[in-house]
Amino acid sequence: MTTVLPIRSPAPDAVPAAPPVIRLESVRKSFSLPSGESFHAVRSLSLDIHAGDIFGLIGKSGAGKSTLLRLINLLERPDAGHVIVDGRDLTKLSRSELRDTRQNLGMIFQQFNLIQNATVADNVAFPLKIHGRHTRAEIKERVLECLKLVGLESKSDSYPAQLSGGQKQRVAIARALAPRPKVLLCDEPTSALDSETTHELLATLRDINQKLGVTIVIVTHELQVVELLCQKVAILEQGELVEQFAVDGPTGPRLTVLGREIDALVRRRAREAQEALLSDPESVGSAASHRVHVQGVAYA
Ligand SMILES: Nc1ncnc2c1ncn2[C@@H]1O[C@H](COP(=O)(O)OP(=O)(O)OP(=O)(O)O)[C@@H](O)[C@H]1O
Repeated sequence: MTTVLPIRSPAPDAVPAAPPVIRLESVRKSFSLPSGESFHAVRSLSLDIHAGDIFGLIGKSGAGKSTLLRLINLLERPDAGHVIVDGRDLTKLSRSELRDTRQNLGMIFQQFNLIQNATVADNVAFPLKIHGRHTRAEIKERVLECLKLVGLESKSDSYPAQLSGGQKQRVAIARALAPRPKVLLCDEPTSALDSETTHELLATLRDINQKLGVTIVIVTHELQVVELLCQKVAILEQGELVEQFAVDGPTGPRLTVLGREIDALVRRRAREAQEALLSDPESVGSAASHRVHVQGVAYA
């Protein structure tokens, strides 16, 4: 059966600005090349991301998107600048403080990074076990909760090799959510997935953001991911932030080609929703005309 889910909510009116859950202050990151030269992957970049946002980072290959994402949880340590998460400057924390704070920052990757010889349940339990603060019963209960969130409770005893790509990514999401993070960092989570599975996964991420209030930061090179999922987007070029705007706000004028392309997609989708509303009001119900609907959502 085809389910039709609203994936984008209208921007709430006049919500007071919350303090940023992530603040990057003049962060820089260079890498040493074999030639001995330095490559500037991120150049003095500042950015605020607010609690509850779904924030896209987009740009051409090599623009520095993944490096920027990895600076947020200090998988890459900045050469300069500050990374402030939930009011704490991560660059100033001891190793054990950083380990604790990272519980607040779940992460998923393009290639899923699951433990192949562990079951789905054991993969999801992993971050809880290494932290060592939970009883077996608590871990079992939390694993089940997280698998339910992503619609995979029936796959608890399966191994990653027995799952589809979309299912593997949902196990990775469940694992990332197990320690109850405030933020989920997503590095190209749909790049290895086909279009239909991408839509399903975006609906899952949207659901998690709405149900749990988890802030999502997503690196992607797919414009439709930004258009379908993100509330805000930052566009990177050669390690610099060249433009940012609210995807669900008013369109244009934009500074970049990517910005204009995102606007064009948003306008096209709004037009299609309007046409659908006019031709068959029942099918859209009372939903705002600019809501985006995703077809074929069926977990597991
Ligand atoms: N560990 C590293 N050592 C040397 N160079 C690196 C390292 N990590 C990234 N780079 C370089 O930094 C630049 C930015 O890389 P990054 O992966 O952040 O870009 P990206 O925008 O995510 O690109 P893509 O979309 O292709 O993944 C690239 O030129 C990359 O080769």
